[in-house]
Amino acid sequence: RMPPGSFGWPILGELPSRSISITEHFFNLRKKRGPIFTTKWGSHRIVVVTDYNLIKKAFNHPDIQGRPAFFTFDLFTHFKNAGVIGSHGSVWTENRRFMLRHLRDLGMGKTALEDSIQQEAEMLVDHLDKTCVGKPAVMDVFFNCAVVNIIWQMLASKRYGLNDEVMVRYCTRIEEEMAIFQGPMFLVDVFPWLVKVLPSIILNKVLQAEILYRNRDEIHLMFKQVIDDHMATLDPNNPRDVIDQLLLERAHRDAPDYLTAEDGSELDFKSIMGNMFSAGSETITTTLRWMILYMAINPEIQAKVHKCLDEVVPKDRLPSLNDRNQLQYVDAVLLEVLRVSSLTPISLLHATTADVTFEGYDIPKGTVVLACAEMCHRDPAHWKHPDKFYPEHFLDNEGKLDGKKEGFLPFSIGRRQCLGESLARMELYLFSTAILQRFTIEPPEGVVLSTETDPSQMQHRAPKPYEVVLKRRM
Ligand code: HEM
Repeated sequence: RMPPGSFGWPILGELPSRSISITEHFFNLRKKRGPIFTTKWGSHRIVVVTDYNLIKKAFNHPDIQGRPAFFTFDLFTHFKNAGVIGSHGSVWTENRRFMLRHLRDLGMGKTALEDSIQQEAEMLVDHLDKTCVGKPAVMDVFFNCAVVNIIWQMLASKRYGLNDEVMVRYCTRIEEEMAIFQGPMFLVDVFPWLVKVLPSIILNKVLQAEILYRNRDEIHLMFKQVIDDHMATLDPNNPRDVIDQLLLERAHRDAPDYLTAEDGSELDFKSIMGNMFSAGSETITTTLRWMILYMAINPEIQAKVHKCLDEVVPKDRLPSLNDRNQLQYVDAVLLEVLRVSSLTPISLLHATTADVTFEGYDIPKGTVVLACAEMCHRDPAHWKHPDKFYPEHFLDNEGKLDGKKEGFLPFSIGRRQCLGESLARMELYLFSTAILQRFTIEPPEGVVLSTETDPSQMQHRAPKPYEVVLKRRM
């Protein structure tokens, strides 16, 4: 009584082809099976949900809040239940609550963070001004550094220069990781028994697991040093950042599975820190790269953004949150970037933590539940021009912003909805407006830029490397 579908070939299941996008693959299956269906990838039974209202219902179901046991999910938590992104049960509830509370205290979505984001945005545009103006240039790792600095400041009251060796190495490691996660490592995720039977040389060298282990250990060592520094300088009456809050909470709590891994190490500290970095840096950086690409491809929309900015923001200061109400067209452009780029086309995978009855179907415990976010973003039932870059999708008849549209779920929905959504929206707005206030973005002469992507990117969709020309506006 599972939703209609097939388990495909023995052992293999119905693996998606890497030559078409995951959304196209599911779109083809939906034509035969309907809006909710079953498939199988290797050892994992998967229920695929393609309709916005069904996704909303599924992701609010209390027993569809687990995560599948994927090698790449669990690697950073040493295969234990820790942190927020990959955890479940009481560890997840407590850690999510903790993180939300302290991100809010630190000003997420409010004006308290604005200064530090503006400082990073200014540093970034100055850097672009010095190095990229007037010639074809790649929007490179400096974007990541500026964004990671925001997370560092919230977590550890630290920031680095854009050229800082530690920072550049850290950002390069994260990019490396994303590429490996989306490469052949997929095989280990879908056939977890491969870890036991593959010769370690294949696992380490061919599938590149050794790079993942090395990066994890290097990043965790960096975190450990920061935690140790904080322990040495903690003033309980004056917590400075998330790490201080974690230290204070740990001192006051008895729950054994909370904020300390079973072996008493700082695993959960490191997992929470790691989650903030992995969820909060590549996502923003890649969306900014998408924004730049869409602006270069749509000069008339970019000109409208420039006009709005020039009418509202004096040239001698950066755009601020106070201007936002008068810059609703700009916000609509950013929401449209999120829709058309569909950064996480299949959101993050959920799993059932008990046998579930859903929409009249039985879904056994341990089944993966997958939401096709991109299919909703391209559904003509929700969007007037699904395949076009059309900011008016997010404006009502009077030109006012309508950001809560049915069919829009870049940050997912329900109980595990992105925990950093307000921070993300604030960063995207402040970075994008700072860049667009200073520059006009154009394709290099004679080049036709494309938004085509590599179809094998399933979890995190980035544009193919491109160059643009920045022209100074002021
Ligand atoms: C453009 C930026 C971003 C996008 C598109 C995005 C998208 C998402 C999506 C699709 C999920 C999966 C939710 C689910 O499992 O149903 C998620 C989860 C999460 N995001 Fe974001 N995110 C962004 C930025 C951020 C930022 C800045 C942070 C904060 C530091 C953050 C922290 C998290 C965390 C901790 C989770 C896991 C939530 C949980 O498992 O309970 N994200 N995000």
